[in-house]
Amino acid sequence: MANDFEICVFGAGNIGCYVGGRLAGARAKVSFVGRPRIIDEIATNGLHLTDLHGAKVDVLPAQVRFDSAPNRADRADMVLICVKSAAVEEVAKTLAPLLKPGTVVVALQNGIEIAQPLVERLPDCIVLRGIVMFNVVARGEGRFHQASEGELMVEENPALDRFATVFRNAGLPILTRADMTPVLWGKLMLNLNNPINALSGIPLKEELSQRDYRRCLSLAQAEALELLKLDGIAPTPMTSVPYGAMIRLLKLPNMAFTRLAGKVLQIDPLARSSMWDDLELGRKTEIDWLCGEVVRLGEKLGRHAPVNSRLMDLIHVAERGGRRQWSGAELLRTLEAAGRADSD
Ligand SMILES: NC(=O)C1=CN([C@@H]2O[C@H](COP(=O)(O)OP(=O)(O)OC[C@H]3O[C@@H](n4cnc5c(N)ncnc54)[C@H](OP(=O)(O)O)[C@@H]3O)[C@@H](O)[C@H]2O)C=CC1
Ligand SMILES: CC(C)(CO)C(=O)C(=O)O
Repeated sequence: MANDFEICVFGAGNIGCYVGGRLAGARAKVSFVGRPRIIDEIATNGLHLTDLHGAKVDVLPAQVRFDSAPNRADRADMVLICVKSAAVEEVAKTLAPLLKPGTVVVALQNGIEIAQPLVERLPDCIVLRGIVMFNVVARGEGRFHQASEGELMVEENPALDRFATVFRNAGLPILTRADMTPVLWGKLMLNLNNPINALSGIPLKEELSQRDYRRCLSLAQAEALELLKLDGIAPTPMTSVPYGAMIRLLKLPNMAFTRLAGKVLQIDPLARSSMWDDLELGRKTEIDWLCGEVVRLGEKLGRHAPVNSRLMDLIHVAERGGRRQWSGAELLRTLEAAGRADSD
């Protein structure tokens, strides 16, 4: 039986098309708000969704509604915000006059304070913070592939109950947590690899298979973890390994790392971070919401975060057109030098 609610995906990109398409495949009524280029792509091809466990969901163009105008959100019972962080403020403004009171709005961005504009501008809605733990790769012609393990995790709220079955049937069960702060920081710790992956220019699996890139990630995570400890936050691990141990594991030689933390490498060989996607398409990245959060936490605590500051600088240079491919050894040298310069 079809459900009596409508879910609007606002921002039909990698995450939006994958999550919304899987929901449509489970017979949810789904509408998408997206750019004309993606609307054309889906109108021509439909949606074809796959995951690393062999799931295959095909959605015909007629099964969903795609729009470039935001108005369709006015009849939604749930809105999944799937735009990049930089667009959230604008989307909050757009949605404010449109949404019905009581609409459940789930912010799925990477970052910490990202849902704040939605909370402020949508006071009659139920705004919940969420994370997507898995990676999605766009393969063109309406094909989107879930390329790594993981779930959706959303702030606990009884308003989610109505939607739980359809997410479960779609193969995307929502895990809930009462306190999202450690969860958001846990995801951000993982996302500290986004700039490293984007600067490496190579897929995630290949990058994480190289010790020097892993040592870069270990430096960035260790810096963040120390600040979080000072602030009394224990970031929720996104794998079975807590971050303290992960920071040590990342530094191990390749063979030992593969033996002890091989699960981390269970990623599709073509998957790359969403920050690589942004640089590739010449868009502004989410660096200010990732490493930037670590730097701001440091400022709040009267501390420096030289490794994360350096990663921010390198990504800003790449955004301004100075993009180049960094080897693991080069990147490690520059991050270690930033750390040393700060302690001198
Ligand atoms: N990709 C991934 O694997 C993962 C991503 N995430 C997070 O999920 C969030 C979404 O990422 P992702 O799906 O990769 O992003 P994408 O850039 O692929 O998708 C966002 C889409 O929304 C569009 N958009 C922006 N503003 C509007 C608007 N006002 N109206 C209509 N469409 C709009 C964008 O178009 P345009 O580019 O033209 O602005 C783009 O097509 C990010 O915060 C990301 O960090 C989390 C886990 C994994
Ligand atoms: C899933 C993960 C960690 C993959 O890098 C991601 O969040 C991203 O690409 O933004």
